[in-house]
Amino acid sequence: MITNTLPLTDLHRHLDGNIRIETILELGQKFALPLPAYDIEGLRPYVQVVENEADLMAFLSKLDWGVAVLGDLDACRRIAYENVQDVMHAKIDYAELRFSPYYMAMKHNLPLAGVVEAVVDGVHAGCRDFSVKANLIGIMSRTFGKQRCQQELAALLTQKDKLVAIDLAGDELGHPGEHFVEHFKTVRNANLQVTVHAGEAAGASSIWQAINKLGATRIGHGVKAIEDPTLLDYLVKHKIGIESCLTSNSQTSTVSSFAKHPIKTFLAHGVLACLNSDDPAVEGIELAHEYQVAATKVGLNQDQIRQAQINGLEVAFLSDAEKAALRNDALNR
Ligand SMILES: O=c1[nH]cnc2c1ncn2[C@@H]1O[C@H](CO)[C@@H](O)[C@H]1O
Ligand SMILES: [Zn+2]
Repeated sequence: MITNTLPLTDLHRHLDGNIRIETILELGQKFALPLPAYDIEGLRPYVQVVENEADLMAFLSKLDWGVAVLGDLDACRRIAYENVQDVMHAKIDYAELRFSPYYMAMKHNLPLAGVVEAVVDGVHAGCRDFSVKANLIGIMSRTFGKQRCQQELAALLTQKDKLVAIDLAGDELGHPGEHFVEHFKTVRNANLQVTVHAGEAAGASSIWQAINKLGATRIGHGVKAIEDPTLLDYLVKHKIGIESCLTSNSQTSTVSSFAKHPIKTFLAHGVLACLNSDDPAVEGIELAHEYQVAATKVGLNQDQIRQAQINGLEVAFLSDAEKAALRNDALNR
């Protein structure tokens, strides 16, 4: 399924959507916080999707306990560090880890710039200790509105040299991309790349908006691009990558079944779609599982799966030299 002689990438992976259940328990105890349960199996249904959710927002509520236990900056550093260890265990050659500092900070009023620094620190230490290659993407959580996102962006930009891109995530229907045009002007002026969660809860117009008004060169999910053949042509022509997350799309009821997932059409059309995890701990999956699902449930053939793996490196926020080095390493292992 996964081609061992090609680099394996995970470009769409929320580190604050991948907090280990054991860590939630430990941090909850450390900060003497009330939790809905005090053992792993009791806690699981509160922090992990056990059955598909009705919609995106119901799914996203499962991430809330993980960030609720981030009682100080050390806790933020710890979960960032553990995320890199998880990348190593998942045998991912290159990961782009994304996080929303306001989402991590909000429960305990942590300083936003401090959270960004702690995450940068934890990921850096993890990459060193576990020999992992990773970059960071900063998220503005649209769910909390324009103003909060301005604060969040300002905090992220204090470490802009440690980030490769900025993303917009959260409630796509309640907070459309039009509210964030100014934010992304700032992002582009800071010379950061742009990827946007679009066409997940909202339609194809949200993807057009992300490209034309926000400057996105990659799209998170982009499921609804399937509704617009002109958009598919545009994605191909401009080499705009689609970060597909199969299990996530099923769990948020964005697709009604795996068999109906549009990635098959995207790949047939020549769109640079790739396979990614999204929120591994919340979904109860790892990246290898997504390759399995692609084969057995979505019905991609081995050539299509291989193409998706190639696309992951192609659209990664890396230089040509970095991509070549990863290709070389994979070929020679
Ligand atoms: O699949 C998703 N779609 C949209 N937003 C998401 C998804 N997964 C996580 N987040 C959002 O990303 C931020 C944490 O990194 C939070 O705003 C969370 O709601
Ligand atoms: Zn996501």
